[in-house]
Amino acid sequence: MAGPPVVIWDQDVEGLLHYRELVPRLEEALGKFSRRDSTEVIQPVRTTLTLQKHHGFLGLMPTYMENDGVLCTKFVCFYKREDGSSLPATQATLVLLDPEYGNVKAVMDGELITGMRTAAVSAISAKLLMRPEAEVLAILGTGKQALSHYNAFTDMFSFKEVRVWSRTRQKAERFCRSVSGPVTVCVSVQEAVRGADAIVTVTRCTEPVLFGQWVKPGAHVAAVGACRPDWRELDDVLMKEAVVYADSREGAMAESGDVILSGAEVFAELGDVINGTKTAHREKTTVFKSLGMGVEDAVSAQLVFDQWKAKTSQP
Ligand SMILES: NC(=O)C1=CN([C@@H]2O[C@H](COP(=O)(O)OP(=O)(O)OC[C@H]3O[C@@H](n4cnc5c(N)ncnc54)[C@H](O)[C@@H]3O)[C@@H](O)[C@H]2O)C=CC1
Ligand SMILES: O=C([O-])C1=[NH+]CCC1
Repeated sequence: MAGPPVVIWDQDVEGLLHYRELVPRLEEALGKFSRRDSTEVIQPVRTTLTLQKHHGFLGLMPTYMENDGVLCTKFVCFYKREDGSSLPATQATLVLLDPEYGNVKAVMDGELITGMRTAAVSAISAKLLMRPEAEVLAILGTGKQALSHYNAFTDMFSFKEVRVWSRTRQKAERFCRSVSGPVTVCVSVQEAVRGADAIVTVTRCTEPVLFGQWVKPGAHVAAVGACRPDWRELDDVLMKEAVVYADSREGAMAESGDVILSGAEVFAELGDVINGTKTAHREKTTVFKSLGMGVEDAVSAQLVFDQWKAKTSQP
């Protein structure tokens, strides 16, 4: 009989996951996903249950990577409500299994993994689609994803200015105090995004917050919130004017209100650009619509597990 699974919780994950190792693994995984070769990745679109009474959702995200020997699933709950709870609005648990026998090898806290892998994929979108001379980054929202995106983007790029907007000035100020680098509070979305080269939307909005008329031509937008078919962060003008990329074409067509309701065409997946089968239109306004994929969680969980094994086997 296999031994009990190891449990790797938040503080342990923190010491084991670093963008320098995570980013190349995610780039490789996005490329594999877009090749649609079932020996590389089997990853259906997330199954989502509505928790109507609690204004939330449970997403189930299984992934199998046969050639890599990785079998993983994530359970993620995310909520629309704002009731002042101290618990995070997005909570996740990852389960890593042995594909040969089906025993559970590890159970991991998914909050930090979800934050870091989502931010790392957005940063990969910027690496591929943002103009190289980009100087100004705007972040809309000041929650968990805002923080991980601030960390990933300032780690991977050298912006001269980072601007942050939240619905209240206090939240934006609190966010700015929590980070180490220079960052400016903006009182309106318009002020935050005016002339920005890169814009990250990480809100729990259900109506558009970012409008195309405010966005500088040639800017890159990483749109991370609005993960339901009737939720929006971006308006029709932006969606129609930009070249739209997604993590998964099927995911975007099933889950993204910004894609579905605007009728915008998904030009390519990030993996297509990584594989060289689709063009990176850096010179145009680009939107990366992120929904989050199980394959991103699977490679992140495997990385955490490998690092945990290396750490615990040291004498
Ligand atoms: N694409 C992906 O892979 C992932 C997407 N998400 C999504 O990203 C979004 C942010 O997630 P977290 O940072 O975990 O949430 P959070 O609750 O920590 O932060 C949400 C932010 O949005 C703001 N906000 C809420 N309602 C708003 C509104 N109506 N207008 C403007 N701002 C509003 C809040 O003040 C807060 O700053 C959520 O929509 C979540 O579902 C989360 C995880 C992964
Ligand atoms: O990929 C993910 O973990 C999520 N996407 C939307 C909410 C959570």
